[in-house]
Amino acid sequence: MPIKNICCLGAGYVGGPTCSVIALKCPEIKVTVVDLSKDRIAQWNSDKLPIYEPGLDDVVKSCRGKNLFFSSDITSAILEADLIFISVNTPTKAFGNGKGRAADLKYVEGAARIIADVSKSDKIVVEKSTVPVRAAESISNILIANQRPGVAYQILSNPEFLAEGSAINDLLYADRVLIGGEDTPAGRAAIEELSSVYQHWIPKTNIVTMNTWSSELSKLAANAMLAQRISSINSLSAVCEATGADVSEVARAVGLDSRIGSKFLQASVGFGGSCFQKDILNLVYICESLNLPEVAKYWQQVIDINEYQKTRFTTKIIESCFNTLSGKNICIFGFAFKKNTGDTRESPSIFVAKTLLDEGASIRIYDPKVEQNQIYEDLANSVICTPPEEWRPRVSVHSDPYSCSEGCHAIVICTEWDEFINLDYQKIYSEMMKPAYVFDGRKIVDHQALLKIGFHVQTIGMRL
Ligand SMILES: NC(=O)C1=CN([C@@H]2O[C@H](COP(=O)(O)OP(=O)(O)OC[C@H]3O[C@@H](n4cnc5c(N)ncnc54)[C@H](O)[C@@H]3O)[C@@H](O)[C@H]2O)C=CC1
Ligand SMILES: O=C(O)[C@H]1O[C@H](OP(=O)(O)OP(=O)(O)OC[C@H]2O[C@@H](n3ccc(=O)[nH]c3=O)[C@H](O)[C@@H]2O)[C@H](O)[C@@H](O)[C@@H]1O
Repeated sequence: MPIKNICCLGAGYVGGPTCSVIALKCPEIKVTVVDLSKDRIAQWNSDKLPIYEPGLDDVVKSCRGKNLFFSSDITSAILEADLIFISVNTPTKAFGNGKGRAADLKYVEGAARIIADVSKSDKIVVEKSTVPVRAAESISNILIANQRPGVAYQILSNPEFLAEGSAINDLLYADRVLIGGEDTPAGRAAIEELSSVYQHWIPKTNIVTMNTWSSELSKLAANAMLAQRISSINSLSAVCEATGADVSEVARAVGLDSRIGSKFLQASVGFGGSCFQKDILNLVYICESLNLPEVAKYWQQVIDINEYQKTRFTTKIIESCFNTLSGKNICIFGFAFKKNTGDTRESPSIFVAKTLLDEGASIRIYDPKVEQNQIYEDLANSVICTPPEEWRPRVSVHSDPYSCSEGCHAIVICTEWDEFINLDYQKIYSEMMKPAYVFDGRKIVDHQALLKIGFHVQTIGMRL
């Protein structure tokens, strides 16, 4: 039977955009996105959506109230649905067994329990969240243990590969859609039904089906290998700085080999975002649990190099500023973990800000999309050595880059927002303390032009 009604548990960065695109492409399917957070649902129903994502506003506006609904009535949405996406958060465990590494599946478990409590008809339950291998088995166990007579479940794995900042494009033109399920008649039928939803806009040849565990592991593997490329080029950036090679030239030369490819070789202050670190830590934990210590160690290195890169960058700032930041004003351009998003989860900017504060600096922050409250919350949540009453007066958030940099000793570029490339750096220089420094953590500005103006410039992966 074709899918008529979809429910998505979790109205976050994945559930919101994914279901909006499904609603756009499948006008005959009713899509309801629910969340435990009433605030988040209210925002999805307002003019100011809870997340910034290019193109998202238009998609939501064209479907909301027609076949796309955001609701806090989880029970009704589950009752009506033929297919339910579980798109809840799967953070790293903060305490207990596997603390700091294992994925915390409490929200996935909570979602499975609500589905079991409420469902009165057959459901296809789709794991959209990124989970450890064999998590579908745990979901299945909860559903079966609490099953009402006559209600049948099929569990599918359908990991999401969108990247923030390009989510709508990634969803519309996905390289591939992955669906894992049971190799049984009922399992194959469920795979076919989910596949037919995607076939509204994704060519059938791009929809790849496989066994559930392969699908779950493929998601962790994809993120681990993407992050590995960044750590690889970042490790080489240190070699470039020590030798006079330029990491962009190395990346270009290496990337021209079609077996390697040119994407994801941009050296940076380090990768951020809610997933790379958590998913690799999860992979490391799984490998350790499977008694595969060599494999665990191999992937752990991707994280270790990322920490090394962030520390290398901040150390360079401190050392260049006469090894003391006490009493100095440092301007941070960019607080989001990458451009075109307002998301700050695991943003390298948080690490940079915290380190500079610990060194006694006053910091001034500008980001075009991150709200002031979010910045203060992130700083309060990161482990700052000094108590809040000591660091808070030393932080200010600005609504434009010029007021932000005025009177500062240094500018630190942490996010690669396009607008940072073409600022009037002559004007900025004239209003800064001298010597004026630029530390470009994204290798995006015209370093020669800045040197000509009079700035002292340092960047990642090349000597100036
Ligand atoms: N953010 C990203 O770009 C990507 C994330 N993922 C994965 O997708 C999953 C979701 O990630 P995000 O959307 O970023 O998380 P998020 O934190 O933005 O959203 C998750 C939402 O689920 C809600 N929730 C938790 N338990 C619930 C329940 N029982 N019923 C209803 N709602 C519930 C939370 O209130 C929250 O609003 C994670 O596993 C993540 O690893 C996968 C690909 C991309
Ligand atoms: O599972 C997830 O959450 C998602 O994680 C990443 O997406 P995302 O974290 O949104 O953004 P990316 O574009 O991958 O960037 C991650 C971090 O790496 C940095 N990066 C990226 C590319 C690069 O060459 N260099 C580099 O430093 C970015 O600035 C950012 O801090 C993956 O790209 C998605 O495919 C995946 O679905």
